[in-house]
Amino acid sequence: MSTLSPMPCIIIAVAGASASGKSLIASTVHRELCDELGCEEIGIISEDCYYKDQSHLDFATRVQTNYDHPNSMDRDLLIRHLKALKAGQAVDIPKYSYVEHTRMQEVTHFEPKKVIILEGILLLTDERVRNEISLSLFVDAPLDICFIRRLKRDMQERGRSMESVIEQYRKTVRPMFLQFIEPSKQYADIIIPRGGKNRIAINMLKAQILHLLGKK
Ligand SMILES: Nc1ncnc2c1ncn2[C@@H]1O[C@H](COP(=O)(O)OP(=O)(O)O)[C@@H](O)[C@H]1O
Ligand SMILES: Nc1ccn([C@@H]2O[C@H](COP(=O)(O)O)[C@@H](O)[C@H]2O)c(=O)n1
Repeated sequence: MSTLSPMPCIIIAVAGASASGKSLIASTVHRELCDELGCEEIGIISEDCYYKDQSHLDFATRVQTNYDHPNSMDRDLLIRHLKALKAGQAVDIPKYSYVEHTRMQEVTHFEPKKVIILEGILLLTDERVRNEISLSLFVDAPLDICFIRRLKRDMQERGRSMESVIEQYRKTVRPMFLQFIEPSKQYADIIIPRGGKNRIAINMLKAQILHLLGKK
């Protein structure tokens, strides 16, 4: 039997409010480290892929779900996948539809990597997720700016009306941010002010990742 140990896998969590700039930070670091590490050695996983499957519910019921509460996530699956990747095994990540409010039939096949950037609003609220992470960040943009960005994005990319974005924001997004997400900032190793274009923070993050890999 082979006793080869899996390659080291560093998991970086990028948390923060919806539309604070988490995806932008993750994609910028990913693109810029691709050159140094090789694109097959670094990947991004979105926590949103782990929203619970709701295909058994009718559309009207799915719309009413509180997507900003920790219980909306399939945590067991996320943790299983993180552990598998660390053990050197590939995983099939569900694809999620913000239009249908449920998982799609397709999955994304994801091979183990040296660096995985995990981005999502609720990551740091869960102790089991925190235990799998090597380094955690909290993107700290003002809530009014996040709301403006979300309104534009959800209307352009997620099939939402202005009224629905405003209602959801009042009913669940803002209250859940204050109850769960903001308090989880205490668990972050680094807090990034202003959002996705903070160049100094991006450079520091890249340097820290290379340091963790023993490259610099
Ligand atoms: N610092 C910034 N300045 C201007 N626009 C930004 C900034 N950070 C993010 N955005 C834009 O705001 C929107 C939401 O950002 P995104 O990174 O997708 O947020 P999140 O992943 O936190 O939900 C995107 O259109 C993104 O390009
Ligand atoms: N069916 C869904 C699922 C999630 N959301 C919202 O997405 C936000 C998290 O994604 P970000 O890219 O903005 O971090 C979260 O605030 C949910 O409200 C949704 O609207 N519909």
